[in-house]
Amino acid sequence: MKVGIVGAGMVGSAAGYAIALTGGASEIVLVDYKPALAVAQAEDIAHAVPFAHPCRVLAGDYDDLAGATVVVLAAGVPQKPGESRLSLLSRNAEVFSEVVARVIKAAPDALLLVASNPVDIMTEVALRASGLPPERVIGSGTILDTARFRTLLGAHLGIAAGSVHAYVLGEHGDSEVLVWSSARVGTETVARFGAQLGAAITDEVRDRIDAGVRQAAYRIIEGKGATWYGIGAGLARIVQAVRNDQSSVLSCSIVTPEVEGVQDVALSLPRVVGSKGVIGTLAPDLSPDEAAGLRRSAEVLKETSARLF
Ligand SMILES: NC(=O)C1=CN([C@@H]2O[C@H](COP(=O)(O)OP(=O)(O)OC[C@H]3O[C@@H](n4cnc5c(N)ncnc54)[C@H](O)[C@@H]3O)[C@@H](O)[C@H]2O)C=CC1
Ligand SMILES: CC(=O)C(=O)O
Repeated sequence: MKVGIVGAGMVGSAAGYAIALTGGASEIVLVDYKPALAVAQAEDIAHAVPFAHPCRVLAGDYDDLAGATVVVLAAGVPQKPGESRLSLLSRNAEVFSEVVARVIKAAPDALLLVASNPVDIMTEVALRASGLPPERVIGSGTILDTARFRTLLGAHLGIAAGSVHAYVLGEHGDSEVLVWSSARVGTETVARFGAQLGAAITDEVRDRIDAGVRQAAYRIIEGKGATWYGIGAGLARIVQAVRNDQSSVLSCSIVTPEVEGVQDVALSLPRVVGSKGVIGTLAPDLSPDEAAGLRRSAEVLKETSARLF
């Protein structure tokens, strides 16, 4: 399977690296408006391939995306320390107005996988600019926040993050909703599991984990200027679900007809992802507070996108 990546900066290159290491593609093409950067990233990633799965890693122009099954969109500007994701909107929407048209011209059958922030609104921008159906324009959404939630819960409970079933829904951003009410380990709620193992989920623990997830990007950007490994792996996970037609349940973003009374909004819900893109959406069972939080998140995104459309 051929995967294109537009934007060969930190996120695009981390995605390429993760896709190569996980066997997510037989060919990866990196495109950037700084061609020398794309060439250097492709060469560097290619040197990891002998340690992993066979894969050709190349730099190219838009024409070289022809035949791609998935094109990752990671072009644009990242946040500066303290800056919110939503503040990037006008600059990245301008970048997408050029990039999406060129991708669709070269690879009309590709599924678009959006990473650029604010990722939910950029998913809507890509949907409108591409003319593709919503299930084929997927934003990474809260796949990263869900991973952060599982990491912190796993560390608190003393179990593998992969054994925690818990989701972050809504905006990939400040208004996101950590769904504690259905968070589980095996057959147990995390509260019962924690109580059994002497790792109680107290209000203090919940607040610490909530802040740990919600503030993660701000903290990492303060420390190293940007985030890239987590999202690179999250993008590779979505590519794997498409490549292997896995019907995996992943929290990711597509434009959705109705969420908690808000119409036509892109945000994350648990989605079933396979070779055709998003083939199903789960209606999560939320507590009243979580449902209100999801509605607020949908409203924030709707109000922000109304500035563009
Ligand atoms: N969805 C998520 O969970 C995450 C999203 N991001 C977002 O991903 C985006 C990229 O972040 P980084 O890779 O750190 O930034 P970066 O600055 O390292 O890379 C962006 C790349 O886009 C390229 N670019 C800009 N305009 C372009 C155009 N018109 N055509 C082609 N290429 C163009 C630049 O040359 C640069 O190489 C940002 O919007 C950032 O906020 C970052 C981390 C997590
Ligand atoms: C930058 C960003 O969106 C993140 O790391 O969550």
